[in-house]
Amino acid sequence: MLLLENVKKSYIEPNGQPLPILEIPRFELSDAEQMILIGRSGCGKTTLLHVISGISHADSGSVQIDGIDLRRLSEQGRDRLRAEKIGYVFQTFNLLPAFTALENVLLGMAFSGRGTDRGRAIQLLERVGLAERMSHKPKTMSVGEQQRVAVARALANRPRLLLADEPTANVDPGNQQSIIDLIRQTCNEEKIALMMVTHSLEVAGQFDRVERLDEINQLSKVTS
Ligand SMILES: Nc1ncnc2c1ncn2[C@@H]1O[C@H](COP(=O)(O)OP(=O)(O)OP(=O)(O)O)[C@@H](O)[C@H]1O
Repeated sequence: MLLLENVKKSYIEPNGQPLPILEIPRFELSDAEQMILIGRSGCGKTTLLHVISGISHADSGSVQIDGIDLRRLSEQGRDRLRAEKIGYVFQTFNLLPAFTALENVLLGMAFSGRGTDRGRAIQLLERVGLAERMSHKPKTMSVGEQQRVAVARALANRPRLLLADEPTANVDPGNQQSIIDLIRQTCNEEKIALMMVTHSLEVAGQFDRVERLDEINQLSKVTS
């Protein structure tokens, strides 16, 4: 469902020099496959998730989702593909501050163009332990609670691929496990492929496929 071939990505440093981050010859994720991506801080994990989701562009190479090459799509087409096929739990949550937890999840559904399902939104928020917090706005919620809203929102659209950037970084161990269980169970039931970044060995240890970005990324092999 996901195929990367010869993907390269650099940033431009303030002095104008390119800062190469990714050089990935080939990477595949099958339908409904669940995997963990690990790697040292700053090695490019978030950058890779951004490139896969089309939030930022690879400098060269191809990223294919369900056989669709992101390069062949317009900006609008990429937005539509992301809305229809990808759920994304951002490291920084990206919740809309003017809206309640429930509205944030419903708005995520509305953007997909498939209509909203209030029952599912409520059920997901209940399952991340926020039954009592649905009408709270982000600024009145703890960081961990906001993170859980972000997880519910990312799953709401029944995506084909869930990209989760450290979705349990700010929650206590009890909530950590319930979020992992919710993500995995929903992905299993709805045949959603999962790529999750974590620094937690406890979380990584629960998955059959754990990839080190340093191993996939030619650049790290050369420079390390
Ligand atoms: N917009 C940007 N412009 C320039 N450099 C950037 C930009 N975004 C990220 N970087 C740099 O690219 C490198 C990779 O960043 P990235 O956020 O992908 O790492 P990461 O592996 O997700 O790190 P962490 O585990 O700390 O979240 C870092 O050195 C970072 O400083």
